[in-house]
Amino acid sequence: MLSFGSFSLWFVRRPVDRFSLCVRRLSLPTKSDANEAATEEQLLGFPGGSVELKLHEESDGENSGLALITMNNPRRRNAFSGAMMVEMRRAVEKLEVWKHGKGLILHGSGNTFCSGSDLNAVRALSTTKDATMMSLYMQNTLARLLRLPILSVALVHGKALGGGAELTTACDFRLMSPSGEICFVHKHMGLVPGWGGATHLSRILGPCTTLRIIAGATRLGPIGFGIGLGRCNS
Ligand SMILES: CCC(=O)SCCNC(=O)CCNC(=O)[C@H](O)C(C)(C)COP(=O)(O)OP(=O)(O)OC[C@H]1O[C@@H](n2cnc3c(N)ncnc32)[C@H](O)[C@@H]1OP(=O)(O)O
Repeated sequence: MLSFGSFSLWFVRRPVDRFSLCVRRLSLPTKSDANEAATEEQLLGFPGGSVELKLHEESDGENSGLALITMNNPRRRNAFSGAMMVEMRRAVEKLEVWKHGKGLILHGSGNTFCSGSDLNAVRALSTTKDATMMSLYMQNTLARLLRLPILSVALVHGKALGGGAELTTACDFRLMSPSGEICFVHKHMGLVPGWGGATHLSRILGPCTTLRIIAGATRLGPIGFGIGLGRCNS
């Protein structure tokens, strides 16, 4: 059993149905094309923060098969700068080819999971085309995260807002601390979830509940978590 703070990730150590996990590979979206290269160049113009991937090594040098992704931009509550979007893609690409992978934990540094897109970067994307390309880029990253042939857990400590809420839906499991909160705040900005989170949430909860949650920007804390989105662990 792996302990991470007060969370116990027993299920990461369960025997994994390798076949059904590997089948996910078959539906991977295509790799970066020329448009994506141009999008990445533009995103790298919005620096700040980092996304760090650690592949867990055991003391004898053996690979345990567990990986940790840390979203790290605490000054902006782990909001995603453009550079972080590219780093997240690189992390997913590394995990796609990690032969010994079994489990992944996604978490944010400090007291926030992730506050979504960096609003400064969003405002600076001046054309509809640029904003669409950023959304498609993140949709592709999240779809690939979800389809990794390993079990993934979003460790929701603090708030997961906007794109941060969407990120939690791209993991197999969501585990919340008592301070955890998931909220699709997009409607307050006149947006729909642009990173693919509505599709992923609908897969987890069904279309009616998803519509209610997204249209209402409902705050999902651990107490109201009985809807089946995840588990709370004190
Ligand atoms: C895909 C579409 C999207 O994701 S759109 C983005 C949706 N996200 C949001 O609207 C979240 C906006 N942020 C908040 O509601 C609050 O900052 C939250 C996360 C609740 C944290 O509150 P609190 O702990 O009181 O901190 P604070 O508000 O003083 O913020 C600290 C500094 O961080 C910044 N920050 C926060 N979120 C973002 C963000 N998404 N993009 C850019 N900057 C962000 C704040 O502006 C603040 O900065 P500063 O210290 O005033 O310079």
